[in-house]
Amino acid sequence: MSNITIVGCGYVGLVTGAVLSKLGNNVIGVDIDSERIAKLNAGICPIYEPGLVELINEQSRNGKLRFTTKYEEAIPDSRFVFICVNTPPSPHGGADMRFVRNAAREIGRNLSVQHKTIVINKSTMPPGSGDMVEAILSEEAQPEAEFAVVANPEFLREGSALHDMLNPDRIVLGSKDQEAAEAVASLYSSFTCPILLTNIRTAEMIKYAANAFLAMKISFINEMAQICEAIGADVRQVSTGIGLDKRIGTYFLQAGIGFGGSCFPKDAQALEYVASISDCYPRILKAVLEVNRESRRKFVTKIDKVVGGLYGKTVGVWGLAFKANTDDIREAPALDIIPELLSRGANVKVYDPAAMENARRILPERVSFCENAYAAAENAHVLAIVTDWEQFRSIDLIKVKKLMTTSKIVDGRNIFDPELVRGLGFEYVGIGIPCCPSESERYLPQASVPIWH
Ligand SMILES: NC(=O)c1ccc[n+]([C@@H]2O[C@H](COP(=O)([O-])OP(=O)(O)OC[C@H]3O[C@@H](n4cnc5c(N)ncnc54)[C@H](O)[C@@H]3O)[C@@H](O)[C@H]2O)c1
Ligand SMILES: O=c1ccn([C@@H]2O[C@H](COP(=O)(O)OP(=O)(O)O[C@H]3O[C@H](CO)[C@@H](O)[C@H](O)[C@H]3O)[C@@H](O)[C@H]2O)c(=O)[nH]1
Repeated sequence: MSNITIVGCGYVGLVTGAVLSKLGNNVIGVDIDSERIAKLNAGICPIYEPGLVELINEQSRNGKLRFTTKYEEAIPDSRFVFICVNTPPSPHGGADMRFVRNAAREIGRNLSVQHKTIVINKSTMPPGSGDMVEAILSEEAQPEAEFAVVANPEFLREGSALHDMLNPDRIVLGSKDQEAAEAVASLYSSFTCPILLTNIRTAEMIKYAANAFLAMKISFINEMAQICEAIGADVRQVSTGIGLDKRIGTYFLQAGIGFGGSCFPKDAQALEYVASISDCYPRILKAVLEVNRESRRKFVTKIDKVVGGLYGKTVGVWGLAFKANTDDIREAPALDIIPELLSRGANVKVYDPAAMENARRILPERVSFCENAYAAAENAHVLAIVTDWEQFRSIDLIKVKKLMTTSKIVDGRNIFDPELVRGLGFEYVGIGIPCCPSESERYLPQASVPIWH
């Protein structure tokens, strides 16, 4: 018997299930993807996340964590049911709620009449979705079934998901049923962070506002990077300089080629959609997304400039995943950058420590997949760094230089020390970094309007 059901055994579902079972609960995961469930039952984790497969297997061996495709095996016995299904973007930019609706229907049909069930929306759902889930449950459940809906958005990051879930900054619980919200809070009683109790729509909005704010920080610093490049300043020091102000904070100020992943782009778009259908004009959100799109375009233009025209040139691309420590390529900058390089006539060789298999399914066949970072650099006219994997930082650059046709690096993540790399004889271009150490002196006197007064 399990006291918790997790509906949707993807990223969030598996991390939630594994952590809640580690905290002493009996957990069962349900997913409509039978292949995924078969893998999990065979001890294979369908996603790449440091530490997750070990935790899942440990909890499965202890009999605390099981997986099934059958709702009827899981829901009736569970006091808590977490909805963790995907909410991808729909063609109009809003969230596609089909998976949530289907899950709610199945949960409703299987609700126990013996005890109250608390249905927890952990997926990221637009404000108002809690009411929708409640309405579906009412439609589908037997009249005697008692239930409550609680919004409990998740703030974990891929690549550090277990750490984030075990050490949250806060827990947000939104419900009109205070007792139900407190029961969910008791699941997290071992955490020391603040727990915020709100109404459902506020909880749902907190998740979107948090992602929008973080995305805004990234677009902001990328805009500052453009200005830094134009005037010969160094955005890395600008980030440090502003981040030391506690009101600003040091996080999410790394300039680069913009944000990707399964959350920021889709959630910012979904919030923009919610705003637009609610008679609001989301100026900042629109700008955040536009700057992000532009960061990718500008990166390709930079590579083009560095090699003096991409046609017929070979570009070695390091990194496909949307960030380090994941195999996830959803909305990854690489998926825009590589097709654009190809369309400008370049040959593209790629390497990523974890995301090759996922990318192979999506990228054009013309892309050459290499077995390591050195192979991707071989005979390349330029190396484009797209993901900030740790292993790229510690690579033997002297060996890389010997393998390349011309020693040029365009670093979309500012992973290298420009002076060090230039000292090795590379032409090195980063994001928001002066082109050579004396650049600022060269620029300032030439400014048409004096910058000092
Ligand atoms: N990935 C993250 O880092 C992250 C972090 C916080 C919040 N979120 C949000 O959490 C939600 C889930 O994201 P994810 O990345 O885990 O998605 P995912 O695509 O990795 O997993 C979703 C899972 O749900 C399953 N599913 C779909 N419909 C189902 C149904 N009717 N019944 C049972 N299973 C069903 C799918 O087969 C899949 O295994 C999204 O709303 C996302 O925005 C994601
Ligand atoms: O200073 C920074 C920080 C991040 N990024 C990029 O931003 C994207 C997102 O990074 P990150 O936030 O670390 O990854 P996610 O796993 O997408 O996590 C975000 O999205 C999740 C899903 O909603 C939320 O739960 C998390 O709190 C939120 O950080 C990646 O492409 C990063 O390369 C930058 O360019 N500069």
